[in-house]
Amino acid sequence: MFQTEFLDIPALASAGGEVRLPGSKSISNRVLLLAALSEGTTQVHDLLDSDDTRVMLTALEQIGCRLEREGDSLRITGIGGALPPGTAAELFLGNAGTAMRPLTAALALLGGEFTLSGVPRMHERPIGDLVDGLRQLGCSIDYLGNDGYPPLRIAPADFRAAAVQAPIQVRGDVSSQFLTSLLMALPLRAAAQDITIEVVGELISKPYIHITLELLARFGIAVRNDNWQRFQIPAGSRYRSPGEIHVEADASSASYFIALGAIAAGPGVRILGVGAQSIQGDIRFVEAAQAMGAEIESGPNWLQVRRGRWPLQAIDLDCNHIPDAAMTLGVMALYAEGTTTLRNIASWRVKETDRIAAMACELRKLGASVEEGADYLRVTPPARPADWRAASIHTYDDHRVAMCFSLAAFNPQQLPVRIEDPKCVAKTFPDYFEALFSVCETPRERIPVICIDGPTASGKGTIAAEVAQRLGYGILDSGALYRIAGLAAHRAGIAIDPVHEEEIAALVRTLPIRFTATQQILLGDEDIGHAIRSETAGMDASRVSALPAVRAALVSLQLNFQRLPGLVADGRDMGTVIFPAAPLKVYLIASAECRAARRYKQLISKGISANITALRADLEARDARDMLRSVAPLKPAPDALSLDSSELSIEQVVEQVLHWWQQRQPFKG
Ligand SMILES: Nc1ncnc2c1ncn2[C@@H]1O[C@H](COP(=O)(O)OP(=O)(O)O)[C@@H](O)[C@H]1O
Ligand SMILES: Nc1ccn([C@H]2C[C@H](O)[C@@H](COP(=O)(O)OP(=O)(O)O)O2)c(=O)n1
Repeated sequence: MFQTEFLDIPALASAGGEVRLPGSKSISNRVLLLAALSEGTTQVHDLLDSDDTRVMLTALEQIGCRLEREGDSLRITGIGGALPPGTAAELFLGNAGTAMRPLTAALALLGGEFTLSGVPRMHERPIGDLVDGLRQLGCSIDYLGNDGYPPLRIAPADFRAAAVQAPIQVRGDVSSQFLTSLLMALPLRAAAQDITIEVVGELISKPYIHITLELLARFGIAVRNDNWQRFQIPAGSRYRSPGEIHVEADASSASYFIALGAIAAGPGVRILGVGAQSIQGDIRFVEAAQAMGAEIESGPNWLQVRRGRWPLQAIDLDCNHIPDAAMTLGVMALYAEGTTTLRNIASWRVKETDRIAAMACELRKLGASVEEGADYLRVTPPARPADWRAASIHTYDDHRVAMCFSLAAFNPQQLPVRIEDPKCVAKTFPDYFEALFSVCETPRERIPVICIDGPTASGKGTIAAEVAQRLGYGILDSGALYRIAGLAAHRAGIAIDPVHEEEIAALVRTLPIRFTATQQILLGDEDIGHAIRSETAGMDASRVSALPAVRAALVSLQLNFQRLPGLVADGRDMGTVIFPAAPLKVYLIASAECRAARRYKQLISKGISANITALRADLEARDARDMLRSVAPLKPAPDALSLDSSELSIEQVVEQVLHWWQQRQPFKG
């Protein structure tokens, strides 16, 4: 997951390959609650691991469920329809509507003392209609902040006063989660009599109710659905664990990759984990994407999407059936001929953020003309490629805003897109950007590289690592490659001498070098990070690096590090030879005295003994060799910016490099 302040996505060109989607959030949290209410143990496979499922799991543990991880699956032992006596808990539910609403209903019916709270935005998301529905039954629920909104206090109910025979009424036009919550919790009161729920007003998001009914059936509760207006839970209903259950991949998450397939040139995208027979309503996004021009084939558990009509075709669509996935249509509209209208989306206003306002604001930043109404959005794309703007997309702590705007990186003007707070995707799809980059391609020259060259111990490695971390970029420690080459020659008993140049180069070409995601350096299965860090290894590296054939043998390996979303490369010739077109080249220096002192401290702190005078003599000798060699000598590239770090702290150097980097970016806020 990208934990950076922002993520700059370079202009993307094409897409191809396979993605496996994470489990559906809606199904995951419903399954967890139903398993929690059931008797016995349920083994849940393919559960989504995200912020919203994590808060649900913590809450379920707090009310007495037992959770055990078993490989990739989770075993959850439920409470069998009744809380352990005296249960009381303070539950924090983040911004998870799929936890707050159903838990409110279930806990209010179960008895026990609870407070339910969340992040500030959760306290702005309405829950009054659900509370009103539950109060008709005699439930005791108080508002701890504003009336109609969390946080809530729940106390044991007094069911004697309740008229369970009368239908329970609930509004259906604000959030379908209110009805879902009642449907999942009311079997707790249906032991002796039928319970009827009546929907007041038009029922929005019916597909989500469909998921609820399907899953209730899997847990032994057969609800009678009378034309989506009345629902009857039959007397004698009891939650029965199905024993084992698989969570489908998230159909709303599929929308980004369906859109990707429709927008990007290339062989197309295969999406695994969800298919035409999905129980999730958002699967009907497929039809909307087809109407805009996507070519889609599907099977029971997969979708294959290719670009068809291009540019896409604008549509005018009632999106009541695909409320979450429809946001993706707003970004697809940027690539359509004509004006796209998304209607019947009033529920967007009470989601993670006011999504109508958010989409309108961010689409405008990209150059689109947008009209927003109480329950609709009308998007006209930029008239000409030159009208596109490089935008910094604000994401409002809303995972879907972050994910759908990543697709703006296919703009015809080849502008990068900045996604602020990319970690907000953790709500449903923590590795979304990794998945996106794994199927996207772009010409190498569009992938940014920051080069940091300079003499030994000037701080290149330290600064490169920190800058890479702040930007979410990959890292190339090119010195490590020469260190490995020197070590390998040494181990093979080959003297590091020009007469053995070809032999060493041949050896280097066969070396199984790998850098892991956690910056481990592997030679085959051996972690050689420590072995190559000695000063002798540094000197061997300097010698071996003067051999042109060895340098040539390492070029393609280094070029392969230039991957999405970007790279920070540290070495001697990053800016002069390997990445001459890099948009930022820093030549980092420090006085010999300062560098010797830094290296001394560094070695001592690692428990390696050192002598400062000898170190200084060695590093000056190494500088001289690196600068005077005939091939790729150490020198600043003509367009490099020099930075003397002798008197600067690490943070000051990092800030300077990031400042230069920002100056080169085209983003407007
Ligand atoms: N201002 C500074 N900039 C970079 N590194 C510094 C600075 N001050 C002290 N150091 C320290 O200098 C040491 C050498 O840095 P390193 O990144 O290994 O250099 P290089 O990769 O250029 O050989 C590290 O221990 C680092 O923490
Ligand atoms: N791009 C590079 C990187 C390193 N080298 C050579 C020259 C250096 O003395 C050695 C070791 O490099 P490394 O960056 O690991 O060394 P320091 O950490 O700066 O001491 O490799 C090179 O020739 N070209």
